[in-house]
Amino acid sequence: MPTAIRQTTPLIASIDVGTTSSRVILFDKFGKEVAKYQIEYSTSLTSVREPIPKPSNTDGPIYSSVGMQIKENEHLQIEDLHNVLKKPSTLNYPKPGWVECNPINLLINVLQCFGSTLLALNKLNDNLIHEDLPIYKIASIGITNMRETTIVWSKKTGLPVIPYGVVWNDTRNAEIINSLKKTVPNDVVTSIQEKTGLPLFSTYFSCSKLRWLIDNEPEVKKEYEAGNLMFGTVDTWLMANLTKNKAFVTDVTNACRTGFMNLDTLQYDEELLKFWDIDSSKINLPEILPSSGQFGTFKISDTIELEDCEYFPKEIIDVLYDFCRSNVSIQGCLGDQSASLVGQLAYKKGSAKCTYGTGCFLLYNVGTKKLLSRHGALTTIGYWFPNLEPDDQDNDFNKPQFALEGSIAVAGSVVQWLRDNLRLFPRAQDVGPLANTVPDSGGVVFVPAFSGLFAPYWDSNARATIMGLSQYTTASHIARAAVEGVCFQCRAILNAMTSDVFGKKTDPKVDLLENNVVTEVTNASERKLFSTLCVDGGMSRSGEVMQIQANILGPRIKIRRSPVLESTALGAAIAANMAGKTKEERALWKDFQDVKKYVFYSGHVPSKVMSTQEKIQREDILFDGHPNLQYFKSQSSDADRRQHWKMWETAVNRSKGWLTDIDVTNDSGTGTPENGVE
Ligand SMILES: Nc1ncnc2c1ncn2[C@@H]1O[C@H](COP(=O)(O)OP(=O)(O)O)[C@@H](O)[C@H]1O
Ligand SMILES: O=P(O)(O)OC[C@H](O)CO
Repeated sequence: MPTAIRQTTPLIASIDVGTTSSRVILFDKFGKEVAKYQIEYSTSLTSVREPIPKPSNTDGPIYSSVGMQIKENEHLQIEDLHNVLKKPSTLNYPKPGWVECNPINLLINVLQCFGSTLLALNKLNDNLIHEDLPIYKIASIGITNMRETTIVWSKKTGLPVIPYGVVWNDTRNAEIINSLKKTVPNDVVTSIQEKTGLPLFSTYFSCSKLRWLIDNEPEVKKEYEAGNLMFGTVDTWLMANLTKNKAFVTDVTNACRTGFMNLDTLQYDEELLKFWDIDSSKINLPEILPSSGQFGTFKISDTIELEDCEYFPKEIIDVLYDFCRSNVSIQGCLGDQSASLVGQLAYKKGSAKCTYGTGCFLLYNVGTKKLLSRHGALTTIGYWFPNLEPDDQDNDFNKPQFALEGSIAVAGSVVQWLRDNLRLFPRAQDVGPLANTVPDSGGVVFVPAFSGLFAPYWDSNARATIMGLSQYTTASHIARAAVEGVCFQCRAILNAMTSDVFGKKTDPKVDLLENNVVTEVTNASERKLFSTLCVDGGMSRSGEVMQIQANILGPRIKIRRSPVLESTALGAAIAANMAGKTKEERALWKDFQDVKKYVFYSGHVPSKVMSTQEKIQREDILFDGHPNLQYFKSQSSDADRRQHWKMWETAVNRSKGWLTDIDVTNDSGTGTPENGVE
């Protein structure tokens, strides 16, 4: 008897590899997480951590859009380090300022998460078959990742040449940057900045990390000289290993963070490679592609033998190999900050988002024309979905979309530092309540410049300082000052971007968030950026932290916490979806409007002109379906806020140039900001 063809409900699988955790989420059309598995990485400091209390089971169940209970399909695992010798930790801090990740572990974690979500999916499908309902089927896969992190592997073996990747916030390359500062003429600095959109004198980007590896790791140099060195960021490493080494590719949003890509041509630039003394005939660079399209078919490479790896129970191996046979394509790839821009639906020119993960990154969509910052923001690529159609207002969504970016190196990582190094509390979510036990920081200012200062200050010689300590200071004051240190930097970035958007030179001493000058912006969408800040990421889960942020920003800006908790992962799923050549070929959503309709408004169609009643109804749908959605407004007095800001600016100035000032071989002066700042 022929088997009846069973109806299916499409899902998109999103692989999200952050700095401190990996997760795989299966999204349905409503943006609901049908299954999810997350692994928080162990670090070389994990052993000093107190055991994590088990999550409470008191929360109610979560149901998917088709009424299935999905709570049990959501799982957070803390990487098991019982056997440290066999499996080293994923993140390591071997020396001050050095941050390394283990590329093989990244891959193992992703496969563990993927296999576990597939198992959960199979269970769900068994129930659906039993109920004679359509079963779930993964239509495509999207990948999103921490950016800039540099991994090198061998063309011959596919294995990492050294057992670590250099993470984006690692500062081992500071010497390279310091010596460039002394030798590179200003016109070259400007020309490189115009091509890449990035400040030259920063340890942040892949170019100086690759240079360091070739200069300091003999094995890397040997492979490079032999033409055998493969260079990639985390997306490229994963993509190669999840397509059985068929794809050696990256996307524009990742490539533009290497320092080798020209923002105008969207290709590697010979002059940039030459500047870093990288011979393009020796190095193997991944092909740069749009963020949405056919990257390859999901197949597991031989880099790790699943059968020999004790981390994979047989049922996970079976389900992974089984999935490989279904030939599902990887169709989306975005750097994580670009992905959350898309996932927050900030796809139109004039919209912005701020993600508080390990670092904090504010992206402001400037549309299809590259805009260079004169006030310390970066120019980056938001997304490039070539198959999308322009909308009825002629927005060319099929062209590369540019963004201004304010990058803060330390956000959630200062919370981890308080937790793991100072052992102030056992869990990240304890920081908000602890900070909230005091009404203010008691005069303490914490500049969390563990990796130097990024935007808008750009000073890799700055180091973290805690100022204003007194006998009165308690752990609560320090926790509050740490959180404030992140929030103050966000305010500094908003100030810088406001200046860029004005397009005219403004006095850097004028605090634009405190002055009426903001109302001079005539374009309504631009004004909107500076009235609402859409936030997401781990640290934004804390209502206390977001209230502190609102108080620091003041009454001009309110904060809107995204209705979707996992905006980054959702962004990668949207990228994979938009690879369909026509609206009909897109598995979940026809276009951005359709994403908004289903993910935010549960399928409720907006009429062209909505009555007040309809608007209220629609808002009710939004709030009912999304308990995470919340607005935060400033409760600070003008006098307090201005006083705090002054304290912050004073403390920042004292932390700048610390490494230069204490260097006896260098008497050339104190921490002058490096570039990109007026
Ligand atoms: N409730 C919370 N309050 C404050 N910080 C938090 C909370 N939950 C997570 N974090 C912080 O957020 C970070 C993780 O956020 P996430 O968005 O997953 O980051 P990443 O993508 O960089 O791994 C961690 O550094 C953690 O310290
Ligand atoms: O790990 P996150 O989410 O803080 O993101 C890291 C960034 O991509 C670094 O540029």
